Amino acid sequence: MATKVLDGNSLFNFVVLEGNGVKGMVDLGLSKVPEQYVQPPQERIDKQKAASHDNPPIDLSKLDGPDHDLVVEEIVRAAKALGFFQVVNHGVPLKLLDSLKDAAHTFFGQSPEEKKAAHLKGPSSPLVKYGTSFVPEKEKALEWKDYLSMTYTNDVEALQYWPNPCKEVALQYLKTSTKLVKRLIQILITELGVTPDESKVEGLMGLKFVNMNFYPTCPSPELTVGVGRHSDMGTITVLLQDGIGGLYVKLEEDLDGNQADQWMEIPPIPGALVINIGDTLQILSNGRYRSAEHRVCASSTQSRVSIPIFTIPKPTEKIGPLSQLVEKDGVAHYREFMFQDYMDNFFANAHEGKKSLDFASINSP
Ligand SMILES: O=C(O)CCC(=O)C(=O)O
Ligand SMILES: [Fe+2]
Repeated sequence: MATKVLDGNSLFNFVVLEGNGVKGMVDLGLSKVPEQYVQPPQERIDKQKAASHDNPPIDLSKLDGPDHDLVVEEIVRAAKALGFFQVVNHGVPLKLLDSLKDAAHTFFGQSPEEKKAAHLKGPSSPLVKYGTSFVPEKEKALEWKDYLSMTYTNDVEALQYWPNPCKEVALQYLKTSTKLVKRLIQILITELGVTPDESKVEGLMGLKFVNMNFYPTCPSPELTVGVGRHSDMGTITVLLQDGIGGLYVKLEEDLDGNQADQWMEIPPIPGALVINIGDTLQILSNGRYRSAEHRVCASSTQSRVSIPIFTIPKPTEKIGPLSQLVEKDGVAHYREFMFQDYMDNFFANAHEGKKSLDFASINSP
């Protein structure tokens, strides 16, 4: 039935333009993945080939004790090697993590009309976006994901314009994680041998979004992607995933610096948050830190939710490699640009691994 109602353009209209999302399509009853969602073989996720990322989560409470230096070392090592790590004792209350996952299920469980009503609310610029896939108009195959994106301006507007089922918990999540994000940025800059000045750190944390991702059950997840290969554009992403699994990160080099190209699953750890280095930190560090290429596979049995907070620079912030590092390296691997331009380019293209960085890369001979 679903395939009869939804073929060709009518599927795109129903899912994307009319705002029913992947969830609306799955709710019609779907036994087969529609062809618009079938990825080319090289983009499909082979779970059997992925390794598991068994590194224990980093205990951030130890930053305040005798093991401070060891913990800093662990953070820096992870930011250089994989660009991904998990943290516990992060300062975000554990009960809040459960409430956030519940709120995401409540939001996406609403009728399409209710979800659409959340869209584009705000005083002047839109603070809330409800959508599906990433840039559907540009994608060869669509992503098996619906999302809600909430931009933070201030508390009053968040409580006024963010959707009811999520606004309070999302705001608390944002507030309780800000200290964590700031501390990580300060550590990562300091470890580059540069004293982080307050205005620089504030500039790198100028804008924040809380997103809620919903990956409905998929009849054949091995043919689709929940999110295609990409790195996040900002400074740091804090990500809450539920217990279902399906988040994969690419390890580009092994410990000996050889090309590895191995995908690793980031296993769900109850109470932990995933930290993900964005393109901005790779650029700022002149390539010392690595933004993580990652992707998501949906599940055939359960809907998955994840709740990232993207901390990105102020749109007017000038971003480029830190001058002290360029001096030391004798070469800048990235040019300087205004972050708004990086963001516009990021959202103008479908996910394609770390291609987003080409916008800033200087290809030295
Ligand atoms: O769902 C996830 O675990 C990751 C989502 C993600 O990569 C993103 O929203 O940028
Ligand atoms: Fe991401």
